[in-house]
This record gives sequence, structure tokens and C-alpha cells, in this order.
Amino acid sequence: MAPIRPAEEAERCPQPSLSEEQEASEYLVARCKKIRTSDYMLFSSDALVHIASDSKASEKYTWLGERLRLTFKMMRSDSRLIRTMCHSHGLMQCSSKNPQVNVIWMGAPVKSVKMRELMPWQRLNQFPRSTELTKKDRLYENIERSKSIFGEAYDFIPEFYVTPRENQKMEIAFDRVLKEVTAAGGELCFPGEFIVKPTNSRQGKGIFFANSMADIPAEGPLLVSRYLKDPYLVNNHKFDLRIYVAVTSFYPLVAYVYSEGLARLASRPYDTSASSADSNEYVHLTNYSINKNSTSFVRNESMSSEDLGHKWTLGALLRYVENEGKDAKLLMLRIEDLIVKSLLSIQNSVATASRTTLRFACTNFELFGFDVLVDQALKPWLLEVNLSPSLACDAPLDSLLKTRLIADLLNLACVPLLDKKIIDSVTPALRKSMNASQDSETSDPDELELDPKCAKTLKRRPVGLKRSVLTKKIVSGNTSLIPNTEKKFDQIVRKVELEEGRRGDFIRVFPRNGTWGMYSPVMEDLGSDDFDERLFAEVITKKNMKNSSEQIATSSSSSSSSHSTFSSSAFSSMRIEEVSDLFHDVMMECSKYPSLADVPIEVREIISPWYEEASEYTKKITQDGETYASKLPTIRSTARLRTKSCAEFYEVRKVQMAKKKEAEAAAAKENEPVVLQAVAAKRVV
Ligand SMILES: Nc1ncnc2c1ncn2[C@@H]1O[C@H](COP(=O)(O)OP(=O)(O)OP(=O)(O)O)[C@@H](O)[C@H]1O
Repeated sequence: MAPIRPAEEAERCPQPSLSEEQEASEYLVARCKKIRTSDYMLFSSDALVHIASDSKASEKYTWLGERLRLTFKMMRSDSRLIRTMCHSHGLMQCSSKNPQVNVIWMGAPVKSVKMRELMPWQRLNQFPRSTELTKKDRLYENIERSKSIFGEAYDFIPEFYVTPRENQKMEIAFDRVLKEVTAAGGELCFPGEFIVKPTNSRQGKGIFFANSMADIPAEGPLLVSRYLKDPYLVNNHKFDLRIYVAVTSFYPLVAYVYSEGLARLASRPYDTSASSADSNEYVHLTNYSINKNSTSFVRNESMSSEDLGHKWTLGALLRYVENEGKDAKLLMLRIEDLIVKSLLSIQNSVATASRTTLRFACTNFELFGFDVLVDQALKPWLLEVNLSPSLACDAPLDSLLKTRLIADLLNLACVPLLDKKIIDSVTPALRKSMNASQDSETSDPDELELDPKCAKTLKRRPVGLKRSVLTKKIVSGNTSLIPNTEKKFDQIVRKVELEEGRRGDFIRVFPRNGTWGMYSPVMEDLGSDDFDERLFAEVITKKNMKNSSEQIATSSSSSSSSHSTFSSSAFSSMRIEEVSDLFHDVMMECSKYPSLADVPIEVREIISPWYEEASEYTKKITQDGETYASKLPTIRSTARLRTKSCAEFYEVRKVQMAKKKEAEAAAAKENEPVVLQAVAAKRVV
């Protein structure tokens, strides 16, 4: 069944009439009834259409958040999109110090002590230790580690070294490359055989090229990686892909890829022979933040053309690839594969940290921005993974895509609908329980009980949310407040099932039909819990069994078999481990298997449903005849709900920002324009 988009869900309720008050109140009653059947907030990009005008229409999105007094806070982030989305759904922004908040949006790594304080109804956009993925050197080292354990299945990052600790190895690599190139009668690549990046920089800052140790400065750490000099070109321009990935659980792993993404093109044609040094950055780096400064950069101001200028949609790029006679959907399966493997490479670290850090299941979710470079054989290479990828809406297509992305992401996060009164009354008891369980590590957390006073308060049910999961649990009395590992697992299973109807344009890539068989041989053993295997059994196998028994019941003549099992005749002569080996070979060897037709039948049978689903990536993101808002709305002041302390903070901040801008403008006048230099001139920025 196709997932219900929140907008559709909202549309099922009667529309409020602007003229007749009675009709409006009937609408609210109907909406109220509808919402009570759900325990979680529904976010919709449509809400943003109405928030700018003082119209009644926006009430249908804001009234519930306002009535329950839901709140959000933003820390080390000032994303206008997140603020607009939350305000459009009636959430009030509170100060960064407020602990009683529903949604926390962090733009930088969160300390584990903060995560320990998370309450079951709170949602935080980060997992502990996910920086293992988002710090460049850690990402590369983690994948390299998996490669050393599981072999070529993890061959999707360029050869790399981290300075200064791998200087010796790097010197040998420089010599080796020089010998290889001269033996082949060629010349070292322009602008360099290696690309060098500070491990914690962003937006292309500090990048330069190197051909020998003499080009590497002593200070570090720097990530020196092999420059992929044969990129797939679009109209003779290099590009990279920004793929959005949501993770709602690391152990068991539950990962989604957004079907809409971006392709960022270099603003000058690709050329490795020689070129004027001052254009290098616009030829070899595809960062939007760099190329937007190029005189050749063309901004896409149109909503109807997805392939105009130097920032395209992912779908437009894939359609271009298809028009060139290549298998774009197989490319996307390979990208999904490298995403799953990157997440698996840090699963152990995150799971270990989560065990001691996260008291409740389902409180965390995370959005990653995967940057992928595609080479001429159509092999995707992972360049880096971004923590809190840019949500700036600089172009009409940007704002359309990112607004939907954030609405769908927050729906996956499942923000509980819980009145502030309930939260306020439960919190002290829950905190007491959490502290108690922390003090006595050996005691069984299941023994902890809620203060009877609290249960009594809850029984009054201030807004009648009697189906709220949390309320139900606490009111029922003798239940645990801090779930043990098994209970957490059950909650995750239920949430994954719930996510299926709330995923919008996200495609679940793990777990899905066939993933356990294909990936378990390249996954680390995380202990006797076997959560990944058990989740697969709960969410995939059981569903398949149900579907096949329904199929048998409805059509006795049906002979089709499930893709998740290996009962097909094609597998009769092959063991599952052999099919898995073949699968990873197919994922890595792009020249050997350029299209689905070249993929051996054993693997094809498994990936065919994934391949069909990959059609979602190639679709246009707008529909002909429909109109869309081309930029983020300015929220009307009455809807910009902020707590007093938060409003004061913003006043101070406004003054600080104005001062900072003035200082920057003065500094910019003094500085020379910065350009990327080739190897000879070395440093950038
Ligand atoms: N190994 C490589 N081979 C070829 N090109 C590369 C390689 N590594 C990086 N690039 C190019 O350099 C650009 C910047 O690299 P990268 O994304 O790793 O840096 P960044 O500064 O972290 O960028 P951002 O955070 O804005 O995504 C890439 O978009 C890509 O075009």
C-alpha cells in the first residue's frame, strides 16, 4: 500500500469555512476526532503555504500544536526551514536552556550527557557518536576497517591517508603513483593526483591538491585522498550528488533514502590537461558554496525546469544518464548499497554508545547528507557524509524539495502528541526514576514505578488524549518507566511498522526484502541480541508470509514466489552466502555489470523489486499544471510563537548579527579574492 502523505491525511478532514463559524467549529471537532486516532504529529509541506497569511486555513495545521503547547528548540543551528516548519504546525520555539521541549534540532554534535536526559516523548535529530560518519577522517577509517574485515564489498572510497600520522605510508603512495604514471608514459594529473582536505572543514574550505610530500603542510590533521580524475560528465561538467538519508534506529539499523536529491555541477567545463590556475576551483570542485561565486555560474530560478543551470534535481540528472543509454536505476541501487554499508561500518560504535546513553527507544533520528561522485564507469564513490546537511533554500526547487524532505523526516521521527500539562506532571517522577536507575546500575529498571500522584494527574487527561502511548502506559500503573533492552526492541518494531505509513517520499533501504540474506555476511556481530535479524523477521518475513498466504487464498493458480526467500528455482544450486558474494560483486563491479540485464539471475531476482522502487528517484518533483511556492514564507508575527526567554534571546542575537555583518563587510574589503591554486601554488583559502 502506498504510504499516506500527511497532506492527504489532512485533506481527508472537512475543510473549514471562512464565512460560517459553525462550520469551522464542526471542522475542528472532526479534525479533533481524527487526530485522536493518531498518537503522533502529522507534518505537511502544505502548512507552509498558509502560514504567511493570517487566514483561517493555516489553523488546520497549527491548532493542535498550539493547543497541546508543543515546543521545539534549536541549538547550534538557525535553520529557517526548521523554524518555519515547526511554527507552521503550531509549535512554540523555546530557549536552548528549556529541558521540557518536544523537538530538539541540533546543528552540531551533542554531548552524551545531554542525550542521557532525553525523555521518551522528546525527539532529537542526532544519534550518539554519529560523528564517526560525519568527520571525514573517521568515516574513511571506519570504512577501511570494514574493508579489512569483509573485503572488496566495501570498496567505495578513494585511497586515502590521514596526516600527520600516516605520513610515511603517504610518501610511499606518492612514489608509487609517480612510478605508475611515468611507466605508462603519462604525466601527473592536473591539478594533482591527490586532493587534500582539512578533516573538519566544510563547503570546500581549505581544499588543495598534492603530488608529493613537499605539497603537504606539517600541520594537520588533513585527509589526503586519491583524486578521482575520470568523473562522469554532464554536458562536459563534473558533478556530485547530494543524497538525503534518514536513520531512525542504528541497532537494529533502519535507514531510508529520500527519493528527491540534488546534483551540483561545477560551473566550468572539466579539464585535467592544464588550465588557468584561477578557474581550478570552478572546474574541479562541485560545492555550491564555491561555484555560486563563479561568473559562469547559472542559478536555477525556474520551478518547471529541473535541469537548468548548475544545480539540478537528482531526478533530472538520472534522466540525463538514462538518455545517454545508461542504467540510472542500477546506479541508484549502488548508491543505496554504499549508504547501507557506510551506516553498517559505524553501527557497532553507535550501538555501544546508545546502550549507555539512550534511556528510551525511538527518541533519536538523524538526517545525513551523503556526497557521492560518479565515475565514467558509473561507479559511485562516497566523498563525505554531512551532519545536518544544508537546509538553505537558495532556489525555488531547493525550497520545494527541502520543505517536503523536512516534513517527511519529522513524520518519520513520530513526534508524540502529548499535552504540556501531562509532560509537566510526569517529568519529576520520571527524572527521579531515571536517577534511581542510574544510581543502582544492577537493579532491574522494570521495578521502577511512577509516583501515584502523577498517575492520578494523568487520569484527568487534560485534553482527552487517551490513546497516547505514554499516557496509557503510565496510567496503567505497574508498568516500567525505563524500558529494558527487550522492551526497547519491541518499541522499535512497532515504530518501524508505524513509519511505513508515514515515510512520505523516503524509501526504506534497510531492512527490506532480501537485505538480511545479502548483508548479514558483511555485518559485524553485535552480540546475542540479534536485533537486525529479528527485526527482519518481524517486519519483512512475517509480512511476506501473510502476503503469500493471502495470495494462495485468493488465487490457487498463482505461482509467483516471494523475493525475500530463497525458495526460487534460481537459487536451488547456490547457497545464500554465494548469492551474497555475487551481489556484492555486482554492486562494486560496474564495468562488468553495466545494466540490470547483465546481472546474474540469482542476484537479479533479489534486486528486481528494489530496482522497480528506484523509479521513484527518476521522477519529476513537480507536476505539470500545479503551482508551488517558490521560496520559504515569512511567518506572520502572530504565528511566530516563542517563549519569553526565547524572544529575548532573539532580540540580543539580532543586534549581534548586525554587528557581525558590519565587521565582515569591513574585513572583506581588506582581503584579496581567494582562488584555488594548482599543485605548484598549493594552498587555498
Ligand atoms: N577524491 C576526490 N576526487 C575527485 N573530486 C573530489 C574528491 N574529493 C572531493 N572532490 C571534489 O571536491 C568537492 C569538495 O569535497 P568535499 O565534499 O569532500 O569537501 P567539503 O569541503 O566537506 O564540502 P561540503 O561540506 O560543502 O560538502 C567535492 O564536491 C568534489 O567535487
